[in-house]
Amino acid sequence: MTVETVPPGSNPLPASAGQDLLHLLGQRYSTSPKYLAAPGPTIEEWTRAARLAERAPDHGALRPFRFVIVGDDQRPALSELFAQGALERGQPPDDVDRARARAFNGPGLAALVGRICPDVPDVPVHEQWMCVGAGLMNFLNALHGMGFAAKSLSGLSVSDEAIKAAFCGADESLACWIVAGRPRQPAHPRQPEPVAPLLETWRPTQA
Ligand SMILES: Cc1cc2nc3c(=O)[nH]c(=O)nc-3n(C[C@H](O)[C@H](O)[C@H](O)COP(=O)(O)O)c2cc1C
Repeated sequence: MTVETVPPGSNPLPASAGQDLLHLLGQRYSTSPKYLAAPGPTIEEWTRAARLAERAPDHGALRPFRFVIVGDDQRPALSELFAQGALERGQPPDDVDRARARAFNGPGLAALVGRICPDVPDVPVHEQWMCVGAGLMNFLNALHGMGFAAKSLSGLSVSDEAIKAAFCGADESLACWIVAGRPRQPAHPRQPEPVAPLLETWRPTQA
């Protein structure tokens, strides 16, 4: 499989490619599972997205995340875990059924697992979580670039002990699920906020 690497000092892309990329990135919107159609990403496409997630800024080269793909054959086992969790939380039968069905959401399903180490010198926990978030962003953008729509989802399942045990090792957290598939309809662009609170120029106060 081709992995995008650019030799130091070289820039093989035409200038317009950067503009096209910026345009593409500006068109990414999350899409709920009900608006996702098959097929989901192939294992090669998931892998390509994970490789791009690795380009997230990573202080200390800790790579504090990994992805776990849930294949179609594994959905029934996941749905039982979802249902069991809902039962143990005392949720009513309708909610248990909804929890069971949730494991079949989205033509493609991945889990994002965070591995945050509390005592790394110079790399506090919040910096490691920032890397996880940046990895997620690159992963979503990569899927978008391949023509998929996607959404990150959490809910009660990510803190369910049995589900965490099924996906995470010691010292890992289940950060979120990522559903992906072909968009059934164009995304609804949200109106951008006025730019002022988002970006301003610092003015030091005069002494
Ligand atoms: C870690 C994480 C978990 C999320 N969990 C949920 C969720 O359970 N339900 C939900 O509706 N949105 C959830 N979201 C928000 C959506 O993924 C999405 O970002 C939001 O709908 C805004 O859409 P946008 O990405 O197009 O701006 C989560 C986002 C993140 C980063």
